[in-house]
Amino acid sequence: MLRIAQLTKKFGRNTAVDAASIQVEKPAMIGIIGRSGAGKSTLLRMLNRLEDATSGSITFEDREITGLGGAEKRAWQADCAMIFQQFNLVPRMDVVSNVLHGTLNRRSTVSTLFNLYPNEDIHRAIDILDRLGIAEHAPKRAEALSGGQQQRVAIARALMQDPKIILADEPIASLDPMNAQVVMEALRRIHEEDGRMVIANLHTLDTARRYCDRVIGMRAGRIVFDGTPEQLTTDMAREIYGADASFSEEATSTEIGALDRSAKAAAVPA
Ligand SMILES: Nc1ncnc2c1ncn2[C@@H]1O[C@H](COP(=O)(O)OP(=O)(O)OP(=O)(O)O)[C@@H](O)[C@H]1O
Repeated sequence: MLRIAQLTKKFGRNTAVDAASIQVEKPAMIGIIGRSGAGKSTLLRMLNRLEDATSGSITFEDREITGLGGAEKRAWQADCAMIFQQFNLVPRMDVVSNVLHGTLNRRSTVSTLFNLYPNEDIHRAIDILDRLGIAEHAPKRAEALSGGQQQRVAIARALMQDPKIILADEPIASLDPMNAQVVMEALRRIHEEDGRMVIANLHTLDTARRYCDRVIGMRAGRIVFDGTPEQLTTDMAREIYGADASFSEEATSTEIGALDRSAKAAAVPA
């Protein structure tokens, strides 16, 4: 259903993504891992056309995406909603209005200007918030919520677009371990219950292992691993992160248990 072929992005002389090819035959939950600067964000941004590819192609359900313009491009961007590390909510606006922003691209300028939302959209927004366990916060300002709650509002806003794909760029990088878990569980449920494809850039290996069916490893713009969490050996992880033998997965972990273990290990004198 999704085919990315030889996708390349150059910024001047720097090749951020270098001939990346990925095929996805059915909706899956995919984690993209790699160190900072590996090209993960650029790949996602090309996928939803926030960034134009230098060369290569993206096809979704047999439609070429790289050449879309105008209304067709906007329709594609609604089909693949993006979630960001910093949530990108309007802080002073209430939660439900933030979620309703997800419908902006299909509303007229007048109704947008005057914040006129159809009743059915308001009910749907509250249902989605309820599903994500945060309906009671609907009237509050977004800025009054915790990071994990704000990220769930951002997920609700994405769901309001009824997207086929959810692209999440480091969705838990600003969250503490407990909130990170809640957000990853929400994304996993959306994948399992709705059959939506989720592609998430993740900076921690254990999160990718735990929640994803498939893991893609990037290094210096290239895809150097594409397989199941079971196929991702520690040696392969070292290769992806360009690390030496001292590399420890727990050091990149956000899990509460792993953090405890790593703290204990650090406390033991050598
Ligand atoms: N708009 C831009 N202009 C110039 N160079 C860019 C731009 N965006 C990204 N790059 C460069 O492209 C390369 C890949 O960056 P990218 O942000 O995709 O990596 P990443 O794996 O997502 O890293 P991080 O986890 O730090 O966000 C880096 O060398 C970066 O400096």
